[in-house]
Amino acid sequence: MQILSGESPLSAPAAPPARLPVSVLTGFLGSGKTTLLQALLRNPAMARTAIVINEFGEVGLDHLLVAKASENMVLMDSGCLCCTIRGDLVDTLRDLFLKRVKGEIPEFDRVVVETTGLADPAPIIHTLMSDPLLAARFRLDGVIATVDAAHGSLQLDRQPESVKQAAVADRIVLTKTDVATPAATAALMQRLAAINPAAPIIPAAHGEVDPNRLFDAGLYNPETKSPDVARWLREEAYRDEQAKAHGHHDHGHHEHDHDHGHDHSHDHDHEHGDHCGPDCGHDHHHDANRHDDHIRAFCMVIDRPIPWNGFVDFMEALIAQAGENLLRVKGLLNVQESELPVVVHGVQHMFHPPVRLEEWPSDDHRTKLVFITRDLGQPVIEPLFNGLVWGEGK
Ligand SMILES: Nc1nc2c(ncn2[C@@H]2O[C@H](COP(=O)(O)OP(=O)(O)OP(=O)(O)O)[C@@H](O)[C@H]2O)c(=O)[nH]1
Repeated sequence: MQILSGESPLSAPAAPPARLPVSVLTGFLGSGKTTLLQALLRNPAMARTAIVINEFGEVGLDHLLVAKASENMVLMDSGCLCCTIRGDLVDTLRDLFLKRVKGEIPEFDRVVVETTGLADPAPIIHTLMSDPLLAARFRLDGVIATVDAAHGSLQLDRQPESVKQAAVADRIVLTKTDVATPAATAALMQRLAAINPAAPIIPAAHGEVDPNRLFDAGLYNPETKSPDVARWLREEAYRDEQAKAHGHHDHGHHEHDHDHGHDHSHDHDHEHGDHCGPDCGHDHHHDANRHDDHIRAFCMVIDRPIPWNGFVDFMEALIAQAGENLLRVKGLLNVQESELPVVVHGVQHMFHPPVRLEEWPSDDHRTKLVFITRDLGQPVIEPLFNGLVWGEGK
Protein backbone atom coordinates (compact mmCIF):
# COMPACT_ATOMS: atom_id res chain seq x y z
CA MET A 1 0.00 0.00 0.00
CA GLN A 2 2.30 2.65 -1.25
CA ILE A 3 0.14 5.56 -0.26
CA LEU A 4 -0.38 4.92 3.42
CA SER A 5 3.07 3.65 4.22
CA GLY A 6 5.65 6.25 5.01
CA GLU A 7 3.02 8.95 5.47
CA SER A 8 2.64 10.07 9.00
CA PRO A 9 -0.70 11.64 9.80
CA LEU A 10 1.24 14.07 11.97
CA SER A 11 2.79 15.65 8.93
CA ALA A 12 -0.12 15.27 6.55
CA PRO A 13 -1.90 18.57 6.08
CA ALA A 14 -5.64 18.65 5.73
CA ALA A 15 -6.39 18.20 2.01
CA PRO A 16 -7.46 21.39 0.32
CA PRO A 17 -10.97 21.16 -1.04
CA ALA A 18 -10.09 23.31 -4.06
CA ARG A 19 -9.61 20.49 -6.55
CA LEU A 20 -12.38 19.87 -9.08
CA PRO A 21 -14.88 17.24 -7.98
CA VAL A 22 -15.32 14.20 -10.20
CA SER A 23 -18.38 12.00 -9.92
CA VAL A 24 -18.37 8.53 -11.40
CA LEU A 25 -21.75 7.53 -12.82
CA THR A 26 -22.07 3.79 -13.00
CA GLY A 27 -24.91 1.30 -13.26
CA PHE A 28 -25.82 -1.84 -15.09
CA LEU A 29 -26.59 -1.95 -18.83
CA GLY A 30 -29.77 -0.08 -19.60
CA SER A 31 -30.30 0.95 -15.99
CA GLY A 32 -30.84 4.58 -16.94
CA LYS A 33 -27.44 6.31 -16.72
CA THR A 34 -27.89 8.30 -19.91
CA THR A 35 -31.46 9.19 -19.06
CA LEU A 36 -30.31 10.45 -15.67
CA LEU A 37 -27.47 12.42 -17.20
CA GLN A 38 -29.78 13.96 -19.79
CA ALA A 39 -32.23 15.04 -17.13
CA LEU A 40 -29.45 16.39 -14.93
CA LEU A 41 -27.98 18.42 -17.77
CA ARG A 42 -31.30 20.12 -18.34
CA ASN A 43 -30.97 21.55 -14.85
CA PRO A 44 -29.31 25.01 -14.85
CA ALA A 45 -27.40 24.02 -11.70
CA MET A 46 -25.46 21.56 -13.86
CA ALA A 47 -24.44 24.06 -16.54
CA ARG A 48 -20.79 24.15 -15.48
CA THR A 49 -20.32 20.40 -15.67
CA ALA A 50 -17.96 18.61 -18.02
CA ILE A 51 -19.10 15.18 -19.07
CA VAL A 52 -16.75 12.37 -19.94
CA ILE A 53 -18.41 9.49 -21.72
CA ASN A 54 -17.08 6.70 -23.85
CA GLU A 55 -18.05 5.35 -27.18
CA PHE A 56 -18.37 1.75 -26.13
CA GLY A 57 -21.77 0.20 -26.81
CA GLU A 58 -24.59 2.49 -27.86
CA VAL A 59 -22.14 4.85 -29.46
CA GLY A 60 -24.21 7.25 -31.52
CA LEU A 61 -26.95 7.53 -28.97
CA ASP A 62 -24.72 8.50 -26.07
CA HIS A 63 -22.71 10.84 -28.22
CA LEU A 64 -25.69 12.62 -29.62
CA LEU A 65 -27.42 13.02 -26.30
CA VAL A 66 -24.47 14.34 -24.44
CA ALA A 67 -23.24 16.51 -27.29
CA LYS A 68 -26.54 18.30 -27.28
CA ALA A 69 -26.37 18.92 -23.60
CA SER A 70 -22.82 19.96 -23.02
CA GLU A 71 -20.26 21.85 -25.06
CA ASN A 72 -17.33 20.81 -23.01
CA MET A 73 -17.86 17.15 -23.56
CA VAL A 74 -14.91 14.98 -24.44
CA LEU A 75 -15.68 11.79 -26.21
CA MET A 76 -13.46 8.86 -25.44
CA ASP A 77 -12.82 7.12 -28.72
CA SER A 78 -11.77 3.65 -27.78
CA GLY A 79 -13.07 0.68 -25.86
CA CYS A 80 -14.19 0.27 -22.31
CA LEU A 81 -13.34 3.09 -19.98
CA CYS A 82 -12.45 0.94 -17.01
CA CYS A 83 -10.47 -1.92 -18.35
CA THR A 84 -8.62 -0.86 -21.41
CA ILE A 85 -8.39 2.87 -21.49
CA ARG A 86 -7.63 4.17 -18.07
CA GLY A 87 -4.74 5.98 -19.73
CA ASP A 88 -7.30 7.68 -21.90
CA LEU A 89 -9.16 8.83 -18.84
CA VAL A 90 -5.97 10.35 -17.52
CA ASP A 91 -5.32 12.01 -20.88
CA THR A 92 -8.92 13.15 -21.20
CA LEU A 93 -9.05 14.73 -17.77
CA ARG A 94 -5.65 16.36 -18.20
CA ASP A 95 -6.72 17.67 -21.58
CA LEU A 96 -9.95 19.01 -20.15
CA PHE A 97 -8.08 20.76 -17.40
CA LEU A 98 -5.55 22.33 -19.79
CA LYS A 99 -8.24 23.53 -22.20
CA ARG A 100 -10.09 25.03 -19.29
CA VAL A 101 -6.96 26.86 -18.13
CA LYS A 102 -6.28 28.14 -21.66
CA GLY A 103 -9.86 29.27 -22.05
CA GLU A 104 -10.44 26.96 -25.02
CA ILE A 105 -13.55 25.50 -23.44
CA PRO A 106 -16.06 27.08 -21.08
CA GLU A 107 -15.18 27.12 -17.40
CA PHE A 108 -16.45 24.07 -15.60
CA ASP A 109 -16.41 23.28 -11.93
CA ARG A 110 -17.48 19.67 -11.91
CA VAL A 111 -16.87 16.52 -13.97
CA VAL A 112 -19.10 13.49 -14.40
CA VAL A 113 -17.53 10.34 -15.84
CA GLU A 114 -20.14 7.93 -17.18
CA THR A 115 -19.01 4.31 -17.29
CA THR A 116 -20.24 1.50 -19.48
CA GLY A 117 -22.88 -0.76 -17.97
CA LEU A 118 -20.51 -3.64 -17.41
CA ALA A 119 -17.77 -1.48 -16.00
CA ASP A 120 -16.15 -1.95 -12.66
CA PRO A 121 -15.98 1.56 -11.16
CA ALA A 122 -12.94 0.77 -9.02
CA PRO A 123 -10.30 1.26 -11.74
CA ILE A 124 -11.68 4.71 -12.46
CA ILE A 125 -11.47 5.62 -8.81
CA HIS A 126 -7.92 4.26 -8.80
CA THR A 127 -7.03 6.35 -11.81
CA LEU A 128 -8.21 9.48 -10.05
CA MET A 129 -6.34 8.61 -6.87
CA SER A 130 -3.11 7.35 -8.33
CA ASP A 131 -2.15 9.62 -11.20
CA PRO A 132 -0.24 12.44 -9.50
CA LEU A 133 -1.26 15.13 -11.96
CA LEU A 134 -4.90 14.17 -11.81
CA ALA A 135 -4.80 13.83 -8.04
CA ALA A 136 -3.46 17.38 -7.82
CA ARG A 137 -6.30 18.82 -9.89
CA PHE A 138 -9.26 16.55 -9.38
CA ARG A 139 -10.77 14.76 -6.45
CA LEU A 140 -13.28 11.95 -6.33
CA ASP A 141 -16.55 13.45 -5.22
CA GLY A 142 -18.43 10.18 -5.23
CA VAL A 143 -19.76 7.20 -7.10
CA ILE A 144 -23.37 7.35 -8.27
CA ALA A 145 -24.93 4.01 -9.25
CA THR A 146 -28.19 3.63 -11.13
CA VAL A 147 -30.23 0.54 -10.33
CA ASP A 148 -33.30 -0.34 -12.38
CA ALA A 149 -36.30 -0.68 -10.05
CA ALA A 150 -38.00 -3.02 -12.48
CA HIS A 151 -35.10 -5.34 -13.32
CA GLY A 152 -32.54 -4.54 -10.65
CA SER A 153 -33.38 -7.50 -8.49
CA LEU A 154 -32.75 -9.96 -11.30
CA GLN A 155 -29.56 -8.14 -12.26
CA LEU A 156 -28.29 -8.32 -8.69
CA ASP A 157 -29.06 -12.04 -8.74
CA ARG A 158 -27.26 -12.70 -11.97
CA GLN A 159 -24.62 -10.06 -12.49
CA PRO A 160 -21.81 -9.66 -9.97
CA GLU A 161 -20.87 -6.36 -11.64
CA SER A 162 -24.20 -4.84 -10.67
CA VAL A 163 -23.71 -5.87 -7.03
CA LYS A 164 -20.25 -4.35 -6.98
CA GLN A 165 -21.50 -1.13 -8.56
CA ALA A 166 -24.15 -0.81 -5.85
CA ALA A 167 -21.69 -1.78 -3.12
CA VAL A 168 -19.10 0.90 -3.92
CA ALA A 169 -21.62 3.69 -4.56
CA ASP A 170 -21.99 6.81 -2.47
CA ARG A 171 -25.44 7.44 -3.92
CA ILE A 172 -27.83 4.93 -5.47
CA VAL A 173 -30.49 6.16 -7.90
CA LEU A 174 -33.37 3.75 -8.20
CA THR A 175 -34.53 4.35 -11.77
CA LYS A 176 -37.76 3.45 -13.56
CA THR A 177 -39.83 3.66 -10.41
CA ASP A 178 -42.69 4.72 -12.70
CA VAL A 179 -42.88 1.19 -14.12
CA ALA A 180 -41.91 -0.95 -11.13
CA THR A 181 -44.54 -2.02 -8.60
CA PRO A 182 -44.30 -0.30 -5.20
CA ALA A 183 -43.69 -3.72 -3.62
CA ALA A 184 -40.78 -4.48 -5.98
CA THR A 185 -39.32 -1.03 -5.38
CA ALA A 186 -39.57 -1.43 -1.61
CA ALA A 187 -38.00 -4.91 -1.67
CA LEU A 188 -35.14 -3.70 -3.85
CA MET A 189 -34.52 -0.72 -1.58
CA GLN A 190 -34.25 -3.06 1.38
CA ARG A 191 -31.84 -5.29 -0.50
CA LEU A 192 -29.68 -2.37 -1.59
CA ALA A 193 -29.59 -1.02 1.96
CA ALA A 194 -28.17 -4.35 3.11
CA ILE A 195 -25.47 -4.26 0.42
CA ASN A 196 -24.58 -0.64 1.04
CA PRO A 197 -26.08 0.76 4.23
CA ALA A 198 -24.58 4.24 4.02
CA ALA A 199 -25.55 5.20 0.47
CA PRO A 200 -28.79 7.15 0.28
CA ILE A 201 -31.18 5.43 -2.16
CA ILE A 202 -32.94 8.00 -4.30
CA PRO A 203 -36.01 6.88 -6.28
CA ALA A 204 -36.36 8.49 -9.70
CA ALA A 205 -38.57 8.33 -12.77
CA HIS A 206 -37.11 9.40 -16.11
CA GLY A 207 -33.96 10.63 -14.42
CA GLU A 208 -35.66 13.42 -12.50
CA VAL A 209 -33.49 13.91 -9.42
CA ASP A 210 -32.39 17.02 -7.57
CA PRO A 211 -28.64 17.28 -8.33
CA ASN A 212 -28.06 18.32 -4.73
CA ARG A 213 -28.93 14.80 -3.69
CA LEU A 214 -26.31 13.28 -5.96
CA PHE A 215 -23.30 15.52 -5.79
CA ASP A 216 -21.00 16.75 -3.06
CA ALA A 217 -20.83 13.29 -1.56
CA GLY A 218 -17.18 13.64 -0.55
CA LEU A 219 -15.62 14.47 2.77
CA TYR A 220 -15.77 18.21 2.26
CA ASN A 221 -18.98 20.11 2.59
CA PRO A 222 -18.79 22.61 -0.29
CA GLU A 223 -20.84 25.17 1.58
CA THR A 224 -18.81 25.30 4.75
CA LYS A 225 -15.57 24.31 2.94
CA SER A 226 -14.86 22.10 5.89
CA PRO A 227 -14.95 18.34 6.39
CA ASP A 228 -18.31 16.85 7.24
CA VAL A 229 -17.30 13.47 8.61
CA ALA A 230 -20.70 12.39 9.91
CA ARG A 231 -22.33 12.87 6.50
CA TRP A 232 -19.44 11.15 4.73
CA LEU A 233 -18.88 8.18 7.05
CA ARG A 234 -22.48 7.47 8.13
CA GLU A 235 -21.22 4.75 10.44
CA GLU A 236 -24.58 4.63 12.22
CA ALA A 237 -26.14 3.27 9.02
CA TYR A 238 -23.85 0.23 9.18
CA ARG A 239 -24.72 -0.40 12.78
CA ASP A 240 -28.45 -0.09 12.06
CA GLU A 241 -28.10 -2.58 9.22
CA GLN A 242 -26.06 -4.94 11.40
CA ALA A 243 -28.70 -4.72 14.11
CA LYS A 244 -31.42 -5.47 11.56
CA ALA A 245 -29.52 -8.48 10.26
CA HIS A 246 -29.47 -9.77 13.83
CA GLY A 247 -33.18 -9.50 14.36
CA HIS A 248 -32.86 -6.14 16.12
CA HIS A 249 -30.89 -7.62 18.98
CA ASP A 250 -28.22 -5.15 19.87
CA HIS A 251 -25.51 -7.12 21.56
CA GLY A 252 -23.22 -4.16 21.63
CA HIS A 253 -20.47 -6.38 20.30
CA HIS A 254 -19.36 -3.99 17.62
CA GLU A 255 -18.75 -1.30 20.14
CA HIS A 256 -15.67 -2.89 21.62
CA ASP A 257 -12.62 -4.15 19.95
CA HIS A 258 -11.98 -6.49 22.86
CA ASP A 259 -15.15 -8.36 22.39
CA HIS A 260 -13.72 -11.10 20.26
CA GLY A 261 -14.86 -14.62 20.74
CA HIS A 262 -18.35 -13.22 20.75
CA ASP A 263 -19.00 -13.38 17.09
CA HIS A 264 -22.40 -12.34 15.95
CA SER A 265 -21.56 -11.14 12.52
CA HIS A 266 -21.54 -14.58 10.97
CA ASP A 267 -19.07 -14.62 8.23
CA HIS A 268 -20.67 -16.92 5.70
CA ASP A 269 -17.70 -18.49 4.08
CA HIS A 270 -19.79 -21.50 3.24
CA GLU A 271 -21.38 -21.79 -0.15
CA HIS A 272 -24.89 -20.61 -0.02
CA GLY A 273 -27.15 -23.57 0.53
CA ASP A 274 -24.99 -24.89 3.34
CA HIS A 275 -26.68 -24.86 6.70
CA CYS A 276 -26.86 -21.51 8.36
CA GLY A 277 -27.50 -21.11 12.04
CA PRO A 278 -30.97 -20.16 13.22
CA ASP A 279 -30.00 -16.55 13.80
CA CYS A 280 -27.62 -16.13 10.90
CA GLY A 281 -29.29 -13.01 9.60
CA HIS A 282 -29.71 -14.42 6.14
CA ASP A 283 -32.91 -13.99 4.25
CA HIS A 284 -33.57 -17.58 3.26
CA HIS A 285 -36.41 -16.80 0.87
CA HIS A 286 -34.22 -15.85 -2.01
CA ASP A 287 -32.45 -17.24 -5.01
CA ALA A 288 -29.67 -19.60 -4.04
CA ASN A 289 -27.00 -17.76 -6.03
CA ARG A 290 -27.42 -14.19 -4.93
CA HIS A 291 -24.21 -12.33 -5.45
CA ASP A 292 -25.07 -9.88 -2.70
CA ASP A 293 -24.70 -12.64 -0.14
CA HIS A 294 -20.98 -12.27 -0.72
CA ILE A 295 -21.04 -8.61 0.27
CA ARG A 296 -20.42 -7.59 3.87
CA ALA A 297 -20.98 -4.10 5.23
CA PHE A 298 -19.94 -3.45 8.80
CA CYS A 299 -18.48 -0.92 11.17
CA MET A 300 -15.75 -1.41 13.77
CA VAL A 301 -15.65 1.01 16.69
CA ILE A 302 -12.47 1.10 18.77
CA ASP A 303 -12.37 2.79 22.14
CA ARG A 304 -8.69 3.47 22.73
CA PRO A 305 -6.29 5.46 20.56
CA ILE A 306 -4.49 3.28 18.04
CA PRO A 307 -0.82 3.38 17.05
CA TRP A 308 -0.54 4.75 13.51
CA ASN A 309 2.16 2.27 12.49
CA GLY A 310 0.04 -0.61 13.77
CA PHE A 311 -2.86 0.64 11.68
CA VAL A 312 -0.63 0.87 8.60
CA ASP A 313 0.63 -2.69 9.24
CA PHE A 314 -2.95 -3.87 9.54
CA MET A 315 -4.10 -2.20 6.33
CA GLU A 316 -1.04 -3.39 4.44
CA ALA A 317 -1.60 -6.96 5.55
CA LEU A 318 -5.29 -6.77 4.70
CA ILE A 319 -4.59 -5.34 1.27
CA ALA A 320 -1.90 -7.93 0.60
CA GLN A 321 -4.21 -10.75 1.63
CA ALA A 322 -7.48 -9.59 0.21
CA GLY A 323 -7.21 -6.16 -1.41
CA GLU A 324 -9.43 -7.10 -4.30
CA ASN A 325 -12.23 -7.84 -1.88
CA LEU A 326 -11.97 -4.58 0.03
CA LEU A 327 -14.56 -2.73 -2.00
CA ARG A 328 -14.58 0.37 0.16
CA VAL A 329 -12.98 1.29 3.47
CA LYS A 330 -13.56 4.58 5.24
CA GLY A 331 -12.38 5.55 8.65
CA LEU A 332 -12.10 8.25 11.27
CA LEU A 333 -9.12 7.36 13.44
CA ASN A 334 -8.03 8.36 16.90
CA VAL A 335 -4.29 7.78 16.67
CA GLN A 336 -1.91 7.78 19.61
CA GLU A 337 0.48 10.16 17.88
CA SER A 338 -1.99 13.00 17.41
CA GLU A 339 -4.65 14.81 19.37
CA LEU A 340 -6.43 15.39 16.09
CA PRO A 341 -8.43 12.84 14.12
CA VAL A 342 -7.18 11.26 10.91
CA VAL A 343 -9.42 10.29 8.02
CA VAL A 344 -8.59 7.35 5.76
CA HIS A 345 -10.33 6.19 2.62
CA GLY A 346 -9.53 3.25 0.36
CA VAL A 347 -10.89 1.30 -2.55
CA GLN A 348 -9.46 -2.18 -3.05
CA HIS A 349 -5.66 -1.85 -3.26
CA MET A 350 -5.54 1.92 -3.22
CA PHE A 351 -5.73 4.38 -0.37
CA HIS A 352 -6.03 8.14 -0.45
CA PRO A 353 -3.30 9.87 1.50
CA PRO A 354 -4.51 10.14 5.10
CA VAL A 355 -6.05 13.48 6.02
CA ARG A 356 -5.57 15.00 9.45
CA LEU A 357 -8.55 17.10 10.43
CA GLU A 358 -8.24 20.32 12.37
CA GLU A 359 -10.74 19.28 14.98
CA TRP A 360 -12.90 16.39 16.08
CA PRO A 361 -16.29 16.45 14.41
CA SER A 362 -18.03 15.63 17.72
CA ASP A 363 -17.33 14.67 21.33
CA ASP A 364 -17.12 11.06 20.27
CA HIS A 365 -13.40 10.46 19.87
CA ARG A 366 -13.54 6.75 19.19
CA THR A 367 -12.04 5.27 16.04
CA LYS A 368 -14.66 4.21 13.53
CA LEU A 369 -13.85 2.07 10.53
CA VAL A 370 -16.48 1.08 8.01
CA PHE A 371 -15.95 -1.72 5.52
CA ILE A 372 -17.77 -2.90 2.43
CA THR A 373 -16.14 -6.14 1.40
CA ARG A 374 -16.66 -9.25 -0.65
CA ASP A 375 -16.31 -12.61 1.10
CA LEU A 376 -14.42 -10.96 3.91
CA GLY A 377 -16.27 -10.54 7.16
CA GLN A 378 -15.66 -8.92 10.50
CA PRO A 379 -14.61 -12.26 12.07
CA VAL A 380 -11.65 -12.30 9.69
CA ILE A 381 -10.78 -8.62 9.82
CA GLU A 382 -11.13 -8.03 13.55
CA PRO A 383 -8.52 -10.61 14.68
CA LEU A 384 -6.11 -9.28 12.06
CA PHE A 385 -6.66 -5.78 13.44
CA ASN A 386 -6.20 -6.94 17.03
CA GLY A 387 -3.05 -8.85 16.13
CA LEU A 388 -1.34 -6.10 14.19
CA VAL A 389 -2.57 -3.08 16.11
CA TRP A 390 -2.53 -4.42 19.67
CA GLY A 391 -0.12 -7.29 19.18
CA GLU A 392 -2.74 -9.72 20.44
CA GLY A 393 -2.38 -13.41 19.68
CA LYS A 394 1.36 -13.14 19.00
N1 LIG B 1 -40.13 4.19 -17.91
C1 LIG B 1 -38.88 4.56 -17.71
N2 LIG B 1 -37.92 4.26 -18.61
C2 LIG B 1 -36.66 4.65 -18.36
C3 LIG B 1 -36.30 5.34 -17.16
N3 LIG B 1 -34.97 5.56 -17.20
C4 LIG B 1 -34.52 5.04 -18.34
N4 LIG B 1 -35.52 4.48 -19.07
C5 LIG B 1 -35.45 3.80 -20.36
O1 LIG B 1 -34.58 2.67 -20.22
C6 LIG B 1 -33.79 2.50 -21.38
C7 LIG B 1 -32.31 2.52 -21.02
O2 LIG B 1 -32.01 3.80 -20.48
P1 LIG B 1 -30.58 4.48 -20.65
O3 LIG B 1 -30.65 5.80 -19.99
O4 LIG B 1 -30.14 4.44 -22.08
O5 LIG B 1 -29.71 3.48 -19.82
P2 LIG B 1 -28.10 3.38 -19.75
O6 LIG B 1 -27.79 2.90 -18.39
O7 LIG B 1 -27.49 4.65 -20.18
O8 LIG B 1 -27.85 2.28 -20.84
P3 LIG B 1 -26.44 1.73 -21.39
O9 LIG B 1 -25.61 2.93 -21.71
O10 LIG B 1 -26.83 0.93 -22.58
O11 LIG B 1 -25.87 0.88 -20.31
C8 LIG B 1 -34.18 3.62 -22.32
O12 LIG B 1 -35.13 3.13 -23.23
C9 LIG B 1 -34.78 4.67 -21.41
O13 LIG B 1 -35.76 5.46 -22.06
C10 LIG B 1 -37.34 5.62 -16.21
O14 LIG B 1 -37.12 6.19 -15.13
N5 LIG B 1 -38.59 5.22 -16.53
